[in-house]
Amino acid sequence: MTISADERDALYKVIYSRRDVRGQFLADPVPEEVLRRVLDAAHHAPSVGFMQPWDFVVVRDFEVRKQIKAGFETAHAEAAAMFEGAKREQYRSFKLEGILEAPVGVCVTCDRTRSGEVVIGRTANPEMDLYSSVCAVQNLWLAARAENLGVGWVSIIHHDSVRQALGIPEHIVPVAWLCIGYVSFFHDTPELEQAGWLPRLALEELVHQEQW
Ligand SMILES: Cc1cc2c(cc1C)N(C[C@H](O)[C@H](O)[C@H](O)COP(=O)(O)O)c1[nH]c(=O)[nH]c(=O)c1N2
Repeated sequence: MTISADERDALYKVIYSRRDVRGQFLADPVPEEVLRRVLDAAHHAPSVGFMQPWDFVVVRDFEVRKQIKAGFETAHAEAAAMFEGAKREQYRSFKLEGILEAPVGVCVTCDRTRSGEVVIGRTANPEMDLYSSVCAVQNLWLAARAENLGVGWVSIIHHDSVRQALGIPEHIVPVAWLCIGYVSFFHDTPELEQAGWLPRLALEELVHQEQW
């Protein structure tokens, strides 16, 4: 199957206009069939040894999301204490989650025991299952953008507090909490770039020819 030039351009448009959304969520409900398309895109991510280590916990319940938010607040306060002086104040000024504003939360997990002890491609590097679940997150993020849905990844939370709120077993790793919903607008560039936290690095500095 060949990808046409228009289809190629559409993919790049999705890639470059995808943003991490924290503050522009609308309360509009996300239709089940749209969410299913996005989750199915995630489920078609590559995975080491075709392990498909992911599960998706879909959370609409406000009370459960309040528990997730409380877990964020704890980890967020710990994080603020790790920065010094002006950086701490700037960190505190950032909005870094939309847990209660986005109508849907999805927890993407990794079952490190799925498909047995020895997995093709994971023998030398056991963390490859976690990378696979991250591939699912990226697929989800891009598919959501193609559906004009915003996604925000919240990682400022301890795994155990996510496990507790969602009843996730001990051996499952909660890889990502994703806030999902329609948005009033998408920023053109990353918010941390706009805030002067960090610039986008030049590709030329990152591409090495033949040797590091
Ligand atoms: C693994 C991981 C974890 C997080 C993030 C991303 C990724 C990949 N990002 C989003 C991150 O800040 C954002 O992707 C970059 O700033 C670049 O912006 P765009 O995604 O291009 O808008 C993120 N953002 C946020 O507000 N709270 C968070 O806890 C996290 N955690």
